[in-house]
Amino acid sequence: MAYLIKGVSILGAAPTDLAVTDGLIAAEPAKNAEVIDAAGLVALPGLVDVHTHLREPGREDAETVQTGSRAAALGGYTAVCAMANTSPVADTAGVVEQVWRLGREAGLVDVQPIGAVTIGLAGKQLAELGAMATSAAGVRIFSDDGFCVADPRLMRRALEYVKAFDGVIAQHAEEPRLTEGAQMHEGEVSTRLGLTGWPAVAEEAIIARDVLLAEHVGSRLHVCHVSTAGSVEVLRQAKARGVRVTAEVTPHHLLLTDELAAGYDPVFKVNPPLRTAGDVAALRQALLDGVIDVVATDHAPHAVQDKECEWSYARPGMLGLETALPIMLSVFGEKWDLIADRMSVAPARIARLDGHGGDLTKAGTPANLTLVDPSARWVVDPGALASRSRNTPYAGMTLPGRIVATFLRGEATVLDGKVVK
Ligand SMILES: NC(=O)N[C@@H](CC(=O)O)C(=O)O
Ligand SMILES: [Zn+2]
Repeated sequence: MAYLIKGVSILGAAPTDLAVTDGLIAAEPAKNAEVIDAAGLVALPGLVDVHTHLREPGREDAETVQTGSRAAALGGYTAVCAMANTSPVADTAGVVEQVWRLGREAGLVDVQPIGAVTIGLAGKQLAELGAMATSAAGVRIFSDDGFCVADPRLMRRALEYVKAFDGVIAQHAEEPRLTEGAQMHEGEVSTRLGLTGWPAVAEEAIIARDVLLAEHVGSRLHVCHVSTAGSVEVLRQAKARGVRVTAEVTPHHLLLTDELAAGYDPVFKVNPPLRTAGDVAALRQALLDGVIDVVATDHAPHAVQDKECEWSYARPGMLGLETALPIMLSVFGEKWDLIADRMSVAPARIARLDGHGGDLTKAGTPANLTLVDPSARWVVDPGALASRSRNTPYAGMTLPGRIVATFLRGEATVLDGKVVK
């Protein structure tokens, strides 16, 4: 297919025509190009998520690679990195290849599997990182996400191991001895509600340790879902020293606070927990400053019985793929350069996803892009989401920005706000 996207604003610049031919941005439109009227729309490089839970294999009742891919494409994504906490765990070449193949079959976004750091996420023994890296899936991000690699010797070994092939260890930073029984952020609100707290220092202590390990080894560390002002300060200092560390923040940690736990609605239960307004302000500033490199969704679908129950029994996690860009627009407004860098360019660089996060003004760039209508407003209806799960914290909220179309290597995956196949 060839397209001529007429009157589109690339990252907020003056309207222009954008030609897409044979999977690439072209200097001239092809003769048979299908014309898309894009007046009022903004083109962004296709979004890239370095932290997505697709739940397949094992919890296909919550999400599948297919349903998660649909949610991603509708959210403007062209690539997602699938977390390893599946069942079986993605800790072998066989499982990561399975996820990779399912992604190809769905064909809506590039699904890049993340491999586990330790066998079974148990934190005892390194998984075969090299075998996963050299598999067809070409794994480059390794994470025990859901759990922290708490053992410092194992963390050091993992950092050493992946250095050889420019891999990165993505750490879910949580000192488990400090979060036993935790139900929410430790602070005034947890005290009032009588819920056991997850103190900020449980995250900050691990990040401080890990930046020192990464500095010592000279390897790449990525910090998942940073949630506290103190973590930002640790990262700021590490980056100033030149440590090879990158960090992500989720849309929900940029918007929501621990006060939401007061209604005991488990839709607001997540790891790390929603923090205070002061933390939210520090995270926003860190994203603007570049101390936090990327926005990652931590899209965490859960089946109804795991979420619509009593708070302490509910699994932590929230949906994110279909609302991430609208939440960014509501928090920061139309800062298109910021959005493109933190949601596409930088994540593609961290995950080494060549062809994503490219310059749409250049002929020859792979045509991975999304078209957004920034003036549209829509009400989040959990039942209308493409995800198989319903656990969005934004139900009933009116959000700005509608994803109108998404293109993966020049083929439309979403048109008129609907999945094409
Ligand atoms: N974020 C969450 O609360 N849950 C994630 C795991 C994780 O990202 O830590 C999940 O897999 O459900
Ligand atoms: Zn996590």
